[in-house]
Amino acid sequence: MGSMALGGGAPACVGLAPKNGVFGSNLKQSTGFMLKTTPKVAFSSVRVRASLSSSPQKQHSPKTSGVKSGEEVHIAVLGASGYTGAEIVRLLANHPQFHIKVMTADRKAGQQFGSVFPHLITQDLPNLVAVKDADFSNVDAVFCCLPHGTTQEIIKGLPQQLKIVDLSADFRLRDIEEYAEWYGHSHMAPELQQEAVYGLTEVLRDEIKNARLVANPGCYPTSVQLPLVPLIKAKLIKVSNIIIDAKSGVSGAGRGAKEANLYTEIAEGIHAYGIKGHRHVPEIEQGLSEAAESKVTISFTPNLICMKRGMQSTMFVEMEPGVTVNDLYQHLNATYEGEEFVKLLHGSSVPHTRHVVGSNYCFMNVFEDRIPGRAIIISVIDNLVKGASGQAVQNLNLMMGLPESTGLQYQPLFP
Ligand SMILES: NC(=O)C1=CN([C@@H]2O[C@H](COP(=O)(O)OP(=O)(O)OC[C@H]3O[C@@H](n4cnc5c(N)ncnc54)[C@H](OP(=O)(O)O)[C@@H]3O)[C@@H](O)[C@H]2O)C=CC1
Ligand SMILES: CC(=O)N[C@@H](CCC(=O)OP(=O)(O)O)C(=O)O
Repeated sequence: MGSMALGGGAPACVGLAPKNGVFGSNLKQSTGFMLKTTPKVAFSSVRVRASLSSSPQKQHSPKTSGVKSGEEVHIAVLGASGYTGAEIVRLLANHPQFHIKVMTADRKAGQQFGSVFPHLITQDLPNLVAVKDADFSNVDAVFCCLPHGTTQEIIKGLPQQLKIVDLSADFRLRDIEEYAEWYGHSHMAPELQQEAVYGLTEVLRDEIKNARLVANPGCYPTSVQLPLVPLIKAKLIKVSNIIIDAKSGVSGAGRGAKEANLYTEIAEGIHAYGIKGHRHVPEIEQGLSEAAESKVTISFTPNLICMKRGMQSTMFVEMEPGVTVNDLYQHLNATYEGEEFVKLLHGSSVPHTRHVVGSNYCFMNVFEDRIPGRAIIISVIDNLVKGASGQAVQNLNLMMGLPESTGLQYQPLFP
């Protein structure tokens, strides 16, 4: 039987226990940083199955790139019972070539997908299985929609030929020391980290095309880097004085039940969190520093706002001497002129989150500050689409040699 090689030939048995025991509740006290979720270490080993079948059959050779029009690409969605996983399923319902063959869950393993997400009951999909029971022998590419901290070991155990887009934060920080500092444990797959390409599509398109493993950006980092990277590269704004106030809908926190996300805790109000240092700070600083070719530090505060989807980042910047708000606008407009998913609004139109909900768009605009020499930039995205699953599909399209917008031409849902 054509059983596929896993992680270099041997079946992957990977432990999820933290190397240094710093996972979990003591992390916040020890670092002062906010962790969205405590990485779960419930199962001691994961054996990813290459194939379940014992009957002779033709071995599936994963497609690696250059997929032809009409050719099927077989997809696995890990973490399909979560919000970003479900969003991948919704988007792929409109994709002519990506077909879902494997879907995994943790607590919901064994259930029918349509029972977990009745809004997608019309889709003909496999049942949810645990990662350790998933059969990757007929799969070409994987969307990994798992909590950060669980993903490194699981990806290490996947067949090496598979293309992977990881939506978690596990491969976003190039410096594994910095990763350990912010995430509270040593990186568990440093060799894969070296291989991973950061998936901010409009900025790193050429690298993404040739990547096997893409680290899909976080939602806040997407909304911030899309406007700021081009302005920094063009040296139009000062990098010493960037202040970012960002707001996210509650789906950004995932579907898992948490006291802090109860209706009674978030309805009719807004609150800041991660004030001292949110873990997206190093990710944003990494991208802005690369654009500046020098170390950039930012002030960044995220807020949780009472809405289901959507994200707004408001960026307060100081312009270089002689630069005007119109220069910023014109530069961003020219940068994104040919882009399908990033748009500058006209005139003084204010980007609203409700203008992008359900779509892969990032809308932005630039405004004069009352203080001379300063500007205010506002960008909006749907955190689950351009901030996660939409950008992930955009990236896999590129990795497979397909037109980047394939399956993504959903217009926003308004009102
Ligand atoms: N939500 C958002 O807006 C964004 C999220 N992301 C990132 O995407 C990833 C997924 O997020 P999201 O969909 O919101 O999260 P959810 O909490 O909604 O979903 C998590 C998924 O992972 C499964 N899971 C949980 N623990 C394990 C484990 N130990 N082993 C295997 N599977 C597990 C869950 O299964 P079950 O439900 O059955 O327990 C579920 O399917 C995260 O890393 C997140 O940070 C990135 C950008 C934006
Ligand atoms: C509202 C909310 O909780 N948002 C998440 C960020 C969104 C996200 O999932 O980003 P990652 O992919 O980096 O995990 C948070 O603040 O941690």
